[in-house]
Amino acid sequence: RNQEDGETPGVVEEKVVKVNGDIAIRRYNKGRFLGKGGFARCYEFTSLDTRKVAAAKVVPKASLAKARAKQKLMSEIKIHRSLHHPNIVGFEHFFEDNENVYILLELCTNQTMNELLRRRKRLTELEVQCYTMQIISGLKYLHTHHIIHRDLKLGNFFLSDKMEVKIGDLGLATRLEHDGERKRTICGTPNYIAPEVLDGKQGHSYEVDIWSLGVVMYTLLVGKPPFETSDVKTTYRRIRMNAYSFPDHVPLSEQSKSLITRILVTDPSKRPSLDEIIEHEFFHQGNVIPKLLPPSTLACPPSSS
Ligand SMILES: COc1cc(C(=O)NC2CCN(C)CC2)ccc1Nc1cc2c(cn1)c(C)nn2-c1cc(Cl)cc(-c2ccccc2C(N)=O)c1
Repeated sequence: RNQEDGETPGVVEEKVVKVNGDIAIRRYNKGRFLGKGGFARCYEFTSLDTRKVAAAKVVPKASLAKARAKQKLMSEIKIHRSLHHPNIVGFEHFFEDNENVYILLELCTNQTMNELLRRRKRLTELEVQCYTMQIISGLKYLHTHHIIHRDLKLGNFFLSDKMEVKIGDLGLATRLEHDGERKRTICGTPNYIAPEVLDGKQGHSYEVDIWSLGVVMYTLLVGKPPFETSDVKTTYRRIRMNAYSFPDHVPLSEQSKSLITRILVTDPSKRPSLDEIIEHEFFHQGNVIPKLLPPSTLACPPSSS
């Protein structure tokens, strides 16, 4: 039992029924443990036929006993497999065996932005401009396809080997069937959850992703989330009260504080659209915004030259 989370390594077999009725077997080597979420775990899977490596989310069927859990997983798969965008994690395919459901996704070898911030403590404004532009591009694609992500956070932004940002984990995503539809289920991650989701009265829509984007920008620039406290109840109260501030010891431009203040407003109808965010002066401070950052910035700030 030499894997970090006590799972044994091994080969996973996928039975494929071909059009002529023959059964083919695809084999994968279950490799390195990448992380976990709930009952599911994520591993590097290498296809023994094609040698292609993927990030495989392995969901134990035991955790899918309740109809609700099965519906949620099928909804995540149905939504994710329909998406094709450079800033959304690619969906390869899914299959099941007796024990698990396996979802094979695009492997992003530079981990998540959680690990990035843990290593760097805080990012420069240039880096936040670059990463936020990519996240907004992926988010525009989701919203244009009537999908709300509902769980945007650093742990769900994956960095490819080329340092592109890929939005992942569509586990809480939902598709709006008609314009004006409001969702009511309370969901999200405490630090990033929008006030209207906590309030629950008017329902919520695309604006919850705009709120989370503001929380992400603040967290990258300051080094910790704006409403974070030692317990969730207090965090929720601070979110509802809009109680956050910019610490004096972090030198932030007026443009960055102005944009975050514009986004983190309690009334969802008062938040800027994605197009209005891109037009904000934070992205037009005179410097060229690079399309991609060099991998060296995983460890240290980009050279000011
Ligand atoms: C080589 O590539 C990677 C290395 C590492 C790495 O070295 N992590 C170490 C951090 C320190 N600890 C001590 C040991 C592990 C992390 C992510 C990688 N890449 C990667 C991960 C990916 C994806 C693409 N690429 C995609 C797509 N999903 N996940 C992913 C990641 C995590 Cl942490 C959890 C979940 C996850 C598991 C269950 C339920 C839901 C989820 C969910 N968030 O979707 C999914």
